[in-house]
Amino acid sequence: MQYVSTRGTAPTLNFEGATLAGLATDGGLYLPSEWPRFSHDEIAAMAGLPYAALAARIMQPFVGDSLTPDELRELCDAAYGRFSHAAVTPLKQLDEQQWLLELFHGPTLAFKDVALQLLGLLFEKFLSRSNDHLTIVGATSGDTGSAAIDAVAGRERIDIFMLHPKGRVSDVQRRQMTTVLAPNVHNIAIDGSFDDAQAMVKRMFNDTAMNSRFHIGAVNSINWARLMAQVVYYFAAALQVGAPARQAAFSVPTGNFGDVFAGYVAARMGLPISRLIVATNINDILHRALSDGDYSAGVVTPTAAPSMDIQVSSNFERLLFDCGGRDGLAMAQQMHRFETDRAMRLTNAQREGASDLFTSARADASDMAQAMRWASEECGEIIDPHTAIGLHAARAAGVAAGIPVITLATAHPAKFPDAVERATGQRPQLPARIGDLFAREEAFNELPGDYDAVAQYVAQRATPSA
Ligand SMILES: Cc1ncc(COP(=O)(O)O)c(C=O)c1O
Ligand SMILES: N[C@@H](CCOP(=O)(O)O)C(=O)O
Repeated sequence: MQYVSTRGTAPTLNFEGATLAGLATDGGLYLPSEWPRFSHDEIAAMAGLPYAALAARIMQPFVGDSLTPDELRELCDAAYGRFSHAAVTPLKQLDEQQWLLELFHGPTLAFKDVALQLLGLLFEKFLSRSNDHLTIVGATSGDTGSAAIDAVAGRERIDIFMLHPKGRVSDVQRRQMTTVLAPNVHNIAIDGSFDDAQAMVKRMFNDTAMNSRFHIGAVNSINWARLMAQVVYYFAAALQVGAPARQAAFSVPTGNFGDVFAGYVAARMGLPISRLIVATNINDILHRALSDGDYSAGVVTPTAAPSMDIQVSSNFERLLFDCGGRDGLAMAQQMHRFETDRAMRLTNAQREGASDLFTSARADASDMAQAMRWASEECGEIIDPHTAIGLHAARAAGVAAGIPVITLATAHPAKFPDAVERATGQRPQLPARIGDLFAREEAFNELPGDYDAVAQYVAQRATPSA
C-alpha cells in the first residue's frame, strides 16, 4: 500500500514511512493511494471476531508489507489488552433506534486511546528498525494529549512535547497529562486556542532548521495511522447491529474531523453505512461547511465540550481531496487560500461528493444539557458533554425507522464532572485506577502563543535524530 499527499507534491511513502512522517513535506496529509474494499461475504465473516483480531483483519491492507500479519496481530493484542472492557469498544442500546458505542475504556478514558495505544507500539517497532529517535510535537484540546503521553511515556527513542491551550481543558484532562513525570514527556500550556497550537505544530513540520536536526513526528490525527485504527470500531459496531445485511448510521461528535473521517473510510471499504452525522458544538465550521459550503473559521469560543472547541479541522482536507477528485495541486491552492483568508467555499464537486454520506448538526449548551438529561432520566446512562452533542444530533437527524443510529461515546463522563453535574445533578466519579489523580504532583511549563518560543523550547530539550 502506498500513501499520497493531499497536496500532490510530497514523496509517496509506504505505511512505515507515512507513520513516521506524520505530516507530508508539502504541508498535506497522507492518504492511501486507493481504498481497499471488503466484499459482503468478507464482512459477514468478521462477525464475532475478538476486537484485536478484527483490528488486524481491517488494518492489514493499509499496513501492506510494513508488518507481517503476525507482527500486526501481536501489536493489536498488546494495544487492546490494556482496555478495561473485554469488548474494548462495547455497544449499548438506549432505545429502539439509538445506540451508544463506548470508546472510553482505554487507559486515559477517551476514544483517542484506541488509536494511540497502537501508534505508540508502531513507533517503537519502526524506530528500532532504523535506530532513529522521534521528537513528537502535538497539540491537544484535552484528550489526545493524555492518550499520546500514556502511549509513549518512558520510551527511549521518543520525546513528546504536548501543547495545550492554557485554562481551556478540564482539570481532569490537564492532570492526566501533567502528572506523568517521565523524563521524555514535556507538557506546555500556551496562551491561545487549540487552533493556535495546531498551527504551530504544522509549522514545525515545515521548519527546515528544526527538521534538519530532529525527526519530528505526529500523534495528532494528521498522522494516517491514527485514523486507520479508528476505522475498526465502525466495523465492530455495525457488525453487532446486523451488518453487512443491515445498514447503520453513525453520529460523531466532531472537532478535527478525524473520527468521522474514519467512518467515511469504513464506508469506502464496503461497510454499509447509511449516514454519517457530523455533530458540532457552537464552534460550527464543519456544520456550516457541510450544510452551506461555507468553510470559514471564526474565533474559537470556549464551551463545556472543550475537546471540540476547534475551528480549523485538519482532516477536512482529506475529505475535500477524496470527494473533489483527488487533484493534489488544486487542493494545495485551495488550502493555501484558506491559510491566508481563513475562509473558503467548497467546490460543487466537493459538496456533492460529501452530501452522499454526510449530514451535520450543531448543538448549543442547552441542546447538550438536554441530551445529557435524556440519557440519564430515560436510559439510566450518564454521558459526557461531547457524547451528548452526538446524541442530540443523532436524535434530531430523522434517520429512517429500522436503521440503528450509533452515537460515538467519545469520553468518560468523569473527565468533565462539573458540566455533567450541572446538567444531571449527578457527579461522575473517576475509575479507581486513576482515583488519586488530584493527589499527584503536576509539572508543565507555560509559553506565549508564539512559534519561535515553542521551537526554541523544543530545540533545547529534544534529542537529535540519528
Ligand atoms: C471527547 C472528544 N470528542 C470528540 C472529539 C472530536 O474528534 P475529532 O477531532 O476526531 O473530530 C474530540 C477531540 O478531537 C474529543 O476529545
Ligand atoms: N480533541 C482533540 C484535538 C486534537 O485532535 P486530533 O484527533 O487531531 O489529535 C484533543 O482532545 O486533543
